[in-house]
Amino acid sequence: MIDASGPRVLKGHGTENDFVVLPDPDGSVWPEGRLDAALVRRLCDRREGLGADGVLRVVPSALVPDAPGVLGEHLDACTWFMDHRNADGSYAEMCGNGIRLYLHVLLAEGLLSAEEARAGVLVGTRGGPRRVGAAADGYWVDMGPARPLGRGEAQVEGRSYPGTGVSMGNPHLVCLTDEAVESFDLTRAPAVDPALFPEGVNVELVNVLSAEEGPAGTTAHVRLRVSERGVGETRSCGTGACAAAWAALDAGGRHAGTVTVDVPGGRLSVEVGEQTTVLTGPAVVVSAGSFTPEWLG
Ligand SMILES: N[C@H](CCC[C@H](N)C(=O)O)C(=O)O
Repeated sequence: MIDASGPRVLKGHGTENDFVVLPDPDGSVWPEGRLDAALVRRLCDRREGLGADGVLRVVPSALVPDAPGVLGEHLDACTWFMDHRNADGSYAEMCGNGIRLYLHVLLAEGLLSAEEARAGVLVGTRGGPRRVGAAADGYWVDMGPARPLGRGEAQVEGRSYPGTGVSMGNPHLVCLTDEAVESFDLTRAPAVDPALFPEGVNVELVNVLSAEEGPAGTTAHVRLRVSERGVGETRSCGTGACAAAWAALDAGGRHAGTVTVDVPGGRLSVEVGEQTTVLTGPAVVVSAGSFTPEWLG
């Protein structure tokens, strides 16, 4: 039998935005410095490693050196911290698909009760605290308010597409276009003026399929593809779905509504309100096991 005596590891996704999940409930498994950028890149490599768009370490906020700075007065209320890394090893402030998977793993690993999940729990992120809970068909995340960042543009295949900068804790450039999003070649990341986004940016190309007033208020339906900062094209982006939903409503002079967001990896729902934005969608664990010392070293 293979020696798989290494640390526990899970693989999962939210609408096919996939992550390696590393439980570290007492901070002893991945001490500071062990999960460096090189190891994150190896883990996320779809040939050499497990393959993923990113890594989520499950660790108490009290054991994360930068948690006090990003959580402030909420530090004690955030028992757990989502230590998220992009596939290139960089840090991101927030991850909407990832935090649903994170809650799913807390539940599955017995680190959270079903009652707590139903009520919703505050999870620490580098974009601040986020409340996450179990929904009837997946998980909901209070993503906080979308914050406009001004106008910009993305160069895709040598052509310029105007967009709206939107922050969901992490930066997005949302380009609404009538060109079918399936027609774009996103093999290379769209070029964006670094002066506008000095920390880099996630770029969404979005078709607005419908936006209308109804008895229950505004509803809209959009389809998007996304090229993520620190990753490249992914099958889905939760923060990107929220940014796209906000921008699609804003384009029609609206600032609240229920938006269905179709991504290549599935479907998300975004409730845009005046005060905040709520993302709802699935999460699944594909596999759970342990590292082999021969791979991990
Ligand atoms: N996939 C994530 C976004 C990761 C964002 C990261 N690529 C960055 O902002 O650098 C999501 O579901 O929100």
